[in-house]
Order: sequence, then structure tokens, then C-alpha cells
Amino acid sequence: MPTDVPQEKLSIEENATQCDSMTLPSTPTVRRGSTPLPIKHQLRREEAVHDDCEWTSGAAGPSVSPLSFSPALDDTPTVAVEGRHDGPLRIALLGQNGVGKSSLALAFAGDMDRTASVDSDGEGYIRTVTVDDEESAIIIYDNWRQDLSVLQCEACILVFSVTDRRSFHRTAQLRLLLRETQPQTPIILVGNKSDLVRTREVTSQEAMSSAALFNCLYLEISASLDHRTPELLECAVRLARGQPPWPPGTSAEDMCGGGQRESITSRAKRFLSSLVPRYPRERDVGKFLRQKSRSCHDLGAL
Ligand SMILES: Nc1nc2c(ncn2[C@@H]2O[C@H](COP(=O)(O)OP(=O)(O)OP(=O)(O)O)[C@@H](O)[C@H]2O)c(=O)[nH]1
Repeated sequence: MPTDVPQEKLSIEENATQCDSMTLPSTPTVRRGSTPLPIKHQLRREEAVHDDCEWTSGAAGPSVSPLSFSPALDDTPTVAVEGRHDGPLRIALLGQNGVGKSSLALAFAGDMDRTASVDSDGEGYIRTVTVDDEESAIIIYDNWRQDLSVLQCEACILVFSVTDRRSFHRTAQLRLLLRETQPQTPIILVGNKSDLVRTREVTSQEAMSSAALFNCLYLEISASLDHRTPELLECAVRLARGQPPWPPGTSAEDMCGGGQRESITSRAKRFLSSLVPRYPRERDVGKFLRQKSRSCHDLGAL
């Protein structure tokens, strides 16, 4: 990129194209957070969700982990403590078109009035929530139309659909932009539509790895089924308050069940394998076969 061209002069298309090629090279590379990137002041929400480029999509593979909540790499969330906003806590939902931001905002808003006009920057839901016995007024922006660089919020939720790999890549791009323009704003990465198991394209594991890379939380939800949306709202409110995202007295490990929450299937397998030795030792083979021969599978033994 020529250095003598001011950023402001670059067109939105150029910015978007450069951003895409820089953040998502065709050969996957791990990008360090310290690597400088140009600020995309012109990038608006519409551009942020603009989706006309071909992304490199690897095979998604099966979802290898039932984990849906992942702690950040370190336990201390990035929270803007200085210059805290006095008014309601502002929580922004960002992501590609169709990932379920409005559905999520509706789930968050409950029965509140969605037409509540917030300010000249946008429109959102406003409501009061009680989290950890403390009441907070919150505003949820689900339709941010201004420049991302002027977005002011206490917490940002980046939403992708687990059934759409491109929307996942888009969140990576948005995270880079947000980290540049507002590095202190806590971010939660959210994989929505977890109910659509058969059409899943992004595994929990890779989403968690991506979240860990950016030192942010990852939560998997289904906005339609209202699955895990209350937990997400609580995490967002705590982060917006400048607190750790998990309930007081709990740790990241508690939230994740020690890092791995075992599925019913694997628990059942473990239980069954504890009943029948899979690989009997050599000296036990005879005993094992004699035991087996008495089973109803070997009728000759009767
Ligand atoms: N199966 C399933 N469908 C969902 C879920 N969340 C949203 N949808 C559907 O996905 C479609 C898009 O949802 P929206 O909430 O409009 O998505 P959006 O991100 O606000 O889209 P834009 O307003 O275009 O940016 C709708 O048909 C929703 O019903 C979910 O958790 N599971």
C-alpha cells in the first residue's frame, strides 16, 4: 500500500479489498496483534457486512468439541476502566448479514420496545437488566450504520453463523478493526445457529482457537431457540461493567467444566468400556474369552 496516500482518500472499496486481502490471505497465516494495519475509517456497518469476495474456506470437519464457552487466554478481560461512560451500558452487535443479530437483539430485548431511539448514532433496544443482584440500564445496538471508528460501546458482540464460514472470517476482520480503533473494548465472539447441526461449517474448536488468538471470549448460542442467550447477555453486561465475564466466585474453569464438558455419548462410551475390558492383557485373554463364551452370543457354550 503506498504510504503517501492518506487513508481518508482511499475509497471504501479499496479499503475493504485491502482489508480482506490483508486479514485473510489465501495461504493461512497467523497474524500477530502487534502487526500494524491501516485504520478503516470509512468502513461502515454495511461495508463490514459486505460479502462479495471469495474467501479461502478449508474443510470444516466435524465439530470436535461440545464446548460452547471458552475462556480467554488469560483470565483478565480487556476492559475499559478509565473514562467510563456514565449512561446506560452500550452493547453493540456486529457481524455479517443474516447471522442472526436482530434475532439475538430481540432475545436480549425481551418484551421491550425496539423502536426506542437511542441517539443520533443509531437505534437500539433499551432495557434494564439485573445481573449478579445489580441493576444496569443497557442499550443494544443491532443495526449500527455509522462508521465503525465512531462506535462507542462498553462491550462488543461479534456474531457469526456456525453454518457460514464466510461470516466467521468476517468476524476476524471486524475484530482487527475494533482492536485498532478501540483496543480497550471487550469483545465476545459468538457462534450463532448452533441448532443447525447438520449444516455446520465452523467447528467449536476452531472458533475457540480464533477467540483465544484475540484474547476474547467465545460463546455458542442459538438465538432462535433462546439457547445460551441469557448467559451471553450476562457475560456482556459484566464485561461492560468492567468485571470478569463469569459470575462472582466462579472461574473460567468452572464455566467450562474444567476445560472440557463431556458429552452424553462419550460418557456412555466411557461407562460401557468400564464394564467390558477392551484390550485384555495376554494372561487374562483366556479368562476373558471363557467369560464371553458364557454369554448368550455363544450358544454352543450352553
Ligand atoms: N436456525 C436458526 N436460525 C436463526 C437463528 N438466528 C437467526 N436465525 C435466522 O436467520 C435469519 C437471519 O436472521 P436475522 O436476525 O435477520 O439476521 P441479521 O444478522 O440481523 O441480518 P441483517 O439484518 O440482514 O444484518 C432469519 O431467518 C432468522 O430466523 C438461530 O439461532 N437458528
